[in-house]
Amino acid sequence: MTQVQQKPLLIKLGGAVLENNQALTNLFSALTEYLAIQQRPLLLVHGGGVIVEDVLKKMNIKSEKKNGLRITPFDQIPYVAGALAGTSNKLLMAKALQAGLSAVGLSLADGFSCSVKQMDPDLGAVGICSPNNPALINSLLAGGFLPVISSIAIGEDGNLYNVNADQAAIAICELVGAELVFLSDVDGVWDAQKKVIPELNTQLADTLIAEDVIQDGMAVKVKAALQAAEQLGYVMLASWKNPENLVSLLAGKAVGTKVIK
Ligand SMILES: Nc1ncnc2c1ncn2[C@@H]1O[C@H](COP(=O)(O)OP(=O)(O)O)[C@@H](O)[C@H]1O
Ligand SMILES: CC(=O)N[C@@H](CCC(=O)OP(=O)(O)O)C(=O)O
Repeated sequence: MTQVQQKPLLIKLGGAVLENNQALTNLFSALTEYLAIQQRPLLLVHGGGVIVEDVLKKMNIKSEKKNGLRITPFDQIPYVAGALAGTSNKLLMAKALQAGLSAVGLSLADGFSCSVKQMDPDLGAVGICSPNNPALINSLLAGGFLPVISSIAIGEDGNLYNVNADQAAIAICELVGAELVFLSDVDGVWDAQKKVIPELNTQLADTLIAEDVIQDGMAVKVKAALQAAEQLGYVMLASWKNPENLVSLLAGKAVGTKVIK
C-alpha cells in the first residue's frame, strides 16, 4: 500500500448536481483529468437535498427547514437515509465508476469516521457530527480509492441522523487534514446585487447574514466554510456548473468566493 503524501483534496458537492446529468459527466471528467496529472488523494462529501425533497413528496410528506436545516422527525429518517446514503450516494458512485475512478460509497458512520449528537430536539433526527477515527478513510486514500461520503450518521443511541452535508464536509476535512472546496449550484456567494463576492471574511459574512442577503442553505455553508477556514486559512466556494471554472479552481486560480478567516 502506498503512503498518503500530498494533502488530500475534499470536494463537497451540493446535491442539485444530481439532477444535471451533463454537469455530473463534466465534473467527473475534469476530476479524472486532474487526478491523472496530480495523483493527489481526493474525496467527496455529497448532499442530496433535492433527492430527499423528491422522496418525501412522493410519500406525501411536506418537509420544512429551519435556518437552512431540514426538520427531520424520527419517523422520516428511513426515507431521508435512503435518499442520501442510498440513491444520492449510488448515483454519484455510478458516475465515478463510469469515469474510471475506484469509488467507495460510505456514510459518516463507516469505520466510525465521525461521531454524531442530536443538534436540537426541535429538529428531530438532525445531527451535528465530529471527527472521530480517520483510519478507514486514510487507508482508502492510501490505496488509491475515491471515498464518496454521504451525510448520514449513526449516534451512540443507535439512531440514524441526518447531517447537513456542508457541516459533514468540515468534519471529514478536519478528520483527514484535507484542503476543502465547496461546489454548489451558484457561482459563489452573492452580495445584495447578486454579484459574486470575491473574498468573504467573518465580519462581512455576519453582516450579510444579519441583513438576509446570505440566506438558508448558503448561510449554513458560509458558517461551515468560516469554521473550516479557521484551520485551513481559506476555503473556496464555486459552482459545479462550469467545467472550465473547475479546471481553473483545481489549478489554484481564484474563481467563485474565497472564504477567509
Ligand atoms: N447570498 C447568497 N449567495 C448565493 N446563494 C445564496 C445566497 N443566499 C441564499 N442563496 C441560495 O443558496 C443556495 C445554495 O445553498 P444550498 O442549496 O444549500 O447549496 P448546496 O445544495 O450546494 O449545498 C443557492 O442556490 C441560492 O439560492
Ligand atoms: C439537516 C439537513 O438539512 N440535512 C440535509 C442533508 C443533505 C444536504 O445537505 O444536501 P445539499 O448539500 O444538497 O443541500 C437535508 O436533509 O437536505
